[in-house]
Amino acid sequence: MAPRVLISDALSPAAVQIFKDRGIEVDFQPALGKDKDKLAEIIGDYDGLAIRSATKVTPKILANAARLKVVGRAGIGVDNVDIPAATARGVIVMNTPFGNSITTAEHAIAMMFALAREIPAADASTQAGKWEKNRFMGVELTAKTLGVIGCGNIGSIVADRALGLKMKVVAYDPFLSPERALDLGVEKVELDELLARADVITLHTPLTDKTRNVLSAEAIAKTKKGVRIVNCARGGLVDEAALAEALKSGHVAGAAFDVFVTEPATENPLFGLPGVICTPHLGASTTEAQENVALQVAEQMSDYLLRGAISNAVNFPSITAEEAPKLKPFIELAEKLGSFAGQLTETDIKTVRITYDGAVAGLKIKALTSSAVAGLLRPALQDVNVVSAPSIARERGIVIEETTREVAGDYESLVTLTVVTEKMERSVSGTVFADGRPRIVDIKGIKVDAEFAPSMLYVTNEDRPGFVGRFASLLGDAGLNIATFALGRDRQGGDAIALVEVDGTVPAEIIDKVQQLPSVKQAKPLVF
Ligand SMILES: NC(=O)C1=CN([C@@H]2O[C@H](COP(=O)(O)OP(=O)(O)OC[C@H]3O[C@@H](n4cnc5c(N)ncnc54)[C@H](O)[C@@H]3O)[C@@H](O)[C@H]2O)C=CC1
Ligand SMILES: O=C(O)CCC(=O)C(=O)O
Repeated sequence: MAPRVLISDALSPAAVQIFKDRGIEVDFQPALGKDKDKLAEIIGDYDGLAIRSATKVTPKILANAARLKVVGRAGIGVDNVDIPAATARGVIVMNTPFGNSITTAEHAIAMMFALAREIPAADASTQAGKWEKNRFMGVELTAKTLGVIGCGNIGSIVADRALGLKMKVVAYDPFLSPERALDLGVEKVELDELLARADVITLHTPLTDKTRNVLSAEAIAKTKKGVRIVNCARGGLVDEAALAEALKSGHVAGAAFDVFVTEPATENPLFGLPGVICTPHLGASTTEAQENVALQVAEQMSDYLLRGAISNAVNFPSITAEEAPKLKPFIELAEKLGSFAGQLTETDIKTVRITYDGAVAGLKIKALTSSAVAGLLRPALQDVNVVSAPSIARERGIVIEETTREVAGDYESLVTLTVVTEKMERSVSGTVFADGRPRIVDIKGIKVDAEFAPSMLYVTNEDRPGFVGRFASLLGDAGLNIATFALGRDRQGGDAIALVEVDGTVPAEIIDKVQQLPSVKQAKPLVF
């Protein structure tokens, strides 16, 4: 069945065509994002949800989204998506981190000019027939200092454009390296210095606990008298009430805001104040940017739904379309090794150690580790997948350790999963042969060679004559056909293991009878 995608915001129709061309069924309902009840009602029918900022992907929406595999944000900020809730439900969340950066930077520059020359007020006055030539006295931007708070993709484009305007640019961004600052031609400074020196301040950080109210009343008080402030990033970076006071007192000469604490902003402390210019979150609204992000999100979502390739996911490592087929058999191996260990582990898991030896060490092991942990947790928690597994494991206090060793041993690639509980430590290793099928090759240090099969029996016993005959007769008498039989032992007369593929399910009373056979220590049914 072809995957189905719902577009619930006003994306460029270019996205619809991409989905169709890629063989994906698509429903374009651009107003649905505003109707959360209707969205909750129908989301269960879709594998993908493509959004801008109007759709709120809440835990309630996700709870109804049984089929949903991916949310694609045609844009940058994913603050309208509950990422932990999506991750916990195994839904990939991806954005398009660059498609609208230039457009948004241009909006910030436009806002800066609009502030410097009071263009909106002058326009309104002129069109009202007032011709107030003496009312509007602007400021020149050349040689003024622009303070950029957050010098990432958009902040650095703004800095570049401002340098082109012959402004001096100072930047506050704890993650901006001195080399990058030098490359950009900006002066990296601490926040207080930026506040003291800037004639215009522009914000370009995400909204986080650290950046909320970065321009607080206290910070605004440290700015130069007559400063102008531009916010085209996120509402909440500036304390709106404090800014309103500073505008009224004349300390701040102007503020141009595209984003607000509450959106849609129909009321706001800044509205109507002198020197305030507002736009309704238009930063990304150009034909070019909207085509870019719509095309990109549709391609990314299609690649994931059809080929398992992941790019720009905020809750999972990237996997390219070239890597996906190479990873696939190892993802299956890791998941099955995890499942094997999970089905045998009855007590609380403390640590999961995964070692990648040989060629597999060069692959995207994060995805493999997530698969192994998903397989491990699934016997206990049905509702876990490769996306949600690491966060669920963390919540349960399970420590995940990964080791890579490029030197191969007996196998070109070997994956070893070790589970540590309070009572024991158990390792299981597997590989993928040239046929692409995963195999289990070592259990607790005992060599075996078995493929994973839908129904298996795992038996540990003392290595004594008679076990295999008695075991086979017991299953035969119960009408159970043995499909494959793999044996291993640590030494003659020592510990032995049997991994047996059976046609059909083994009833519980037969497991009990196997358990009672002489020399058997443990008998456990396994399903893969
Ligand atoms: N108005 C609009 O329509 C649009 C708004 N945006 C928003 O613009 C903002 C910036 O986007 P990008 O440049 O693409 O993001 P980015 O991730 O490339 O850059 C953000 C920068 O903020 C810096 N940063 C993080 N914490 C900081 C802190 N505590 N203090 C100072 N700097 C800090 C980071 O180091 C990074 O360099 C985001 O909030 C995004 O959602 C993006 C597109 C359109
Ligand atoms: O889609 C939009 O119009 C908003 C863009 C935005 O805020 C973002 O990409 O972070």
